[in-house]
Amino acid sequence: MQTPALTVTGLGKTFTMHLRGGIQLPVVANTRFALHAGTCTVLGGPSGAGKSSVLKMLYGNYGTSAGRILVSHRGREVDLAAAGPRTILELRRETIGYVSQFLRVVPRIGALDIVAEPLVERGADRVEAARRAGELLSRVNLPERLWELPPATFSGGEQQRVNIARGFITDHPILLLDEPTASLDAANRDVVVEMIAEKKRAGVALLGIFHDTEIRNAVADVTIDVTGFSPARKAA
Ligand SMILES: Nc1ncnc2c1ncn2[C@@H]1O[C@H](COP(=O)(O)OP(=O)(O)OP(=O)(O)O)[C@@H](O)[C@H]1O
Repeated sequence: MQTPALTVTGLGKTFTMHLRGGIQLPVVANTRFALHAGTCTVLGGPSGAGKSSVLKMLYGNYGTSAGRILVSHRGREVDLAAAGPRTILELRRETIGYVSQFLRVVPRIGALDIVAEPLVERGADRVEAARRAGELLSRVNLPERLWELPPATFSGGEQQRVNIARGFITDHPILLLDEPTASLDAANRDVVVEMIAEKKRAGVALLGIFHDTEIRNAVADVTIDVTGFSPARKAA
């Protein structure tokens, strides 16, 4: 069998509330799963179960309290849980993409440039990057009259579509999706479902959080219920 794109073993997260006398808040313990090329894995479980915390650890946004996150990177396995900031940046540049819930709006930069930026940063030709960005913005039905405008004044759904176009423009072998469809209408949700299917066909290993059951059912090959990694359950 093919080596997983990413393997999580014994992963745990406990938040320490420094402003509350150092109270310890265990969120997940002994989390284990693997992500495979061409597969979309979905994190399930009720609100507060720890889905976002797991996703953020996999992108290096949150530190880990225990365990390993082995990422297949440049032909070898790198433990992201033990990696320093430079390695994490390298993993983000080449191996792990992330689509957050909200667009980080940069003042005065137009939507097309925001979408093209990840390709330009990776050395792509500006004209080609802009062409790809335009293709993706058309795909997510953002009217062309908005392309040159900074998205600060866009509606929530329009901003989210710019964010999705930006997150999908690169060819990272692993793609993390943190509720990318929360404020979309039905037609655009279908577009995103199709874009996820294309990533799968291209061999990308996806991991996502989707609160919408219909989308979850449409994209998930594997569902992992995070309550299975609850520290209380472990202690019981
Ligand atoms: N930065 C943080 N500091 C302290 N506690 C946190 C932090 N981030 C998350 N938590 C806590 O960890 C627990 C899990 O939160 P998380 O956001 O991972 O859950 P979730 O399953 O993604 O929830 P939802 O479906 O509501 O988004 C919650 O009790 C939350 O309060």
